[in-house]
Amino acid sequence: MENKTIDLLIHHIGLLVTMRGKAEPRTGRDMSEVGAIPMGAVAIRDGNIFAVGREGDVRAQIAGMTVKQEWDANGRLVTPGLIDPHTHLVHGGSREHELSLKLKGVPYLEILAQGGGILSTVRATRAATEQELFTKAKKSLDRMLLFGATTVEAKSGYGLSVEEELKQLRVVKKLDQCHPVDLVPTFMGAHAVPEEYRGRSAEYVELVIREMLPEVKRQGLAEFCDVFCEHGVFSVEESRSILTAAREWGFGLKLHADEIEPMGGAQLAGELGCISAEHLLAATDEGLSAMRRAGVVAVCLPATSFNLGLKTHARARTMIEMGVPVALSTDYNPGSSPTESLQLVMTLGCLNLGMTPEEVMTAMTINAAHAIGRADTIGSLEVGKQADLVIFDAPNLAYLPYHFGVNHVNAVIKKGRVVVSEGRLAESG
Ligand SMILES: N=CN[C@@H](CCC(=O)O)C(=O)O
Ligand SMILES: [Zn+2]
Repeated sequence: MENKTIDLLIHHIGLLVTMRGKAEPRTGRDMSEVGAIPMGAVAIRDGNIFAVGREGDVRAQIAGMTVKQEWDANGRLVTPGLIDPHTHLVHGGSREHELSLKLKGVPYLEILAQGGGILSTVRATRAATEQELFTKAKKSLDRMLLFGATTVEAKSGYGLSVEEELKQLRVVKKLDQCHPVDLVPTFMGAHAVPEEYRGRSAEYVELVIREMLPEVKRQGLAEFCDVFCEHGVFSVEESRSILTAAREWGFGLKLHADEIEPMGGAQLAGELGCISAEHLLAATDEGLSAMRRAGVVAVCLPATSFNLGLKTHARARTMIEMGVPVALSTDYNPGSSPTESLQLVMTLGCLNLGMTPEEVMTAMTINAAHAIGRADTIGSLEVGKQADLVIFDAPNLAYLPYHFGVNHVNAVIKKGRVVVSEGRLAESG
């Protein structure tokens, strides 16, 4: 018999959360099924999971094989690598100056209408070199990894011209190539109407459709296309035309929908069969039903509603009860959510969205994988899947959102390699 090799055996796992099971996005009660196994182990070979389960069973399966490296989890909690399915990772500058406006009660869309908000970040991003954007985004990506993220979606949308959008997307590509975290690129030229097109949004929409989409496609720089469908930004009709064109070019579709005003964005996401719809604080029951029928994943962003000081939050409980699959994300961006911590989002998901720790974990692993079209390779610890996992210095899942404001990550394994050890980056990208 061939003596195969196990590259890494993680053993003495106190609680192993596998998320094994269904291939489809989890809905309803299935969001609480995390496939937890006490006293577990994971055997990794060639970057993939070779065996996973109770330690005794795993050891029996690999009996006779050579184990190159053993890793004692010391009774800790192990979960699939966390997945952040919605970020605005690459951008120039920061917006702490908006804090005082926010404290005075100036609304988010008002700051944007006055040329601040997203448009202020557009100015800073255009002024930055590609190298400067890379260096800044890499620092954030390192933080995301330290907090347990192993795959991150990253949008453009602070360039708002052909060249500047391409510049942002090239940074995403370069980071993906040299950083342990996998990046999933999304083109979001329709994030705001740039100042030079003020009052001429129809012309800007034409630019997005006629020039940006084909060029981004030609250069193979994005997998998804996203639009900020919101009052005073892009209307439902404009969003529909952009996403319809994007679909024709072969992009997967995403939509920032019903964040502030009930615009019919959720209905549009259902109508177009988007892979995900984001924010959704103001989504109506009708909109959520349209999403459920089309299997659109709701990506809820509780750090954003928290940071904007909103009194309302996305109706995650209603979504779960209705059968809409829910994912969670940081929405990391310099304005409405300047945080790289999915662990903070865990706490806000529980306390502000009313989700249980099990639902939160589902929303950051397998459902997040579905929101970015990666559920066949990541999001659960199952034989044959990529060996992306996190070792948390915690005794159980509830401990993570409960003990908030600190980082519980002890180690991170990405594609079978130890990339975070004792809470520090094991190697630099
Ligand atoms: N809402 C629109 N876009 C981002 C915020 C971008 C910004 O404020 O810079 C979001 O998803 O929250
Ligand atoms: Zn966003």
